[in-house]
Order: sequence, then C-alpha cells, then structure tokens
Amino acid sequence: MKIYFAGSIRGGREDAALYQEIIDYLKNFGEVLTEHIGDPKLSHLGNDGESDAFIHNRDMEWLISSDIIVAEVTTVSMGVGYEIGRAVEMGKNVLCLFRPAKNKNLSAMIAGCPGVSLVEYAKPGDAKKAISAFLKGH
Ligand SMILES: O=c1[nH]c(=O)n([C@H]2C[C@H](O)[C@@H](COP(=O)(O)O)O2)cc1CO
Repeated sequence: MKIYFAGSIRGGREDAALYQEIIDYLKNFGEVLTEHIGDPKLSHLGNDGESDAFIHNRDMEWLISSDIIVAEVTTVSMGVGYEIGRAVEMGKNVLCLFRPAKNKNLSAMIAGCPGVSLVEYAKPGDAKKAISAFLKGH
C-alpha cells in the first residue's frame, strides 16, 4: 500500500516530531511516499526540492500514485488543504487527524467535506488507533 502523509511545512513546524511519529507508525502498513515531512531538519522555509514547481509536481505524482492519504491538519497549512482537495477530487480515501485545542479551528472546507474521514484525537496513541481502523477498512 502506498501512503501519502500530509503535514504542515511552511504553515509551521511545531508538530514536526508528531508527524515523524505518525510516519513511523504508518510504515507498519505500507510505503510512506512523503517521509521528508517528519524530518526535523526541514524548516518552515520548506525547501526540500530545487524549486516550488519541482516540489509541487513531485508531490502531485506521489499523490496520484498513492492508495490512501493521511493528513494531520491541526497546524493550518495551505499546502495540506490543497493536497486534501486534490485527493478528494481524485476519489482517494482521505483520513484527516485533528487535535482540538485553544486557538485551533479546523476549516469548514475540511470538517464539512463529505469525501474526508475526520477523526479528532487528543494523544498520539489515539491517532494511531484511528489510522489502524481506517487502513483496515480500506
Ligand atoms: O517544501 C515542501 N515540500 C512539500 O512536500 N510540501 C507539501 C507536503 C506537505 O504535505 C504540504 C505542506 O504545505 P505547506 O508548506 O503549505 O505547509 O505541502 C510543501 C513544501 C513547502 O511548501
């Protein structure tokens, strides 16, 4: 199974360690195409490719080839929102993980999207349980 994990880069890297933990867990189920998203060396400048066009086109190819999309959506990211929208249009299975907290407001365009499975969680272990249940069902 090819898994596309989406998480904030230029939107802010405060959850980078959590992304790495989720990616490590996802590897139990298949190949994670976007391992770089958990890289602690990747800053909010988001320069993991030679140009923005390179990053966009590379990631779209990965998105097209993926069987499933898992997005951590707590840190607001325009790129993650874009990837989710494109994936929904492609008819992909999309799981969004959101950690409710003060000053964290999930966009209605994600929370209200019928093509998205949304799970709210508090602890990383709960996110892992949600991932396991979602992947077993698809
Ligand atoms: O350097 C990058 N590499 C990269 O793969 N992305 C993709 C993958 C992430 O799921 C998403 C993050 O978007 P943003 O940078 O707007 O937070 O976009 C985004 C950037 C920078 O925008």
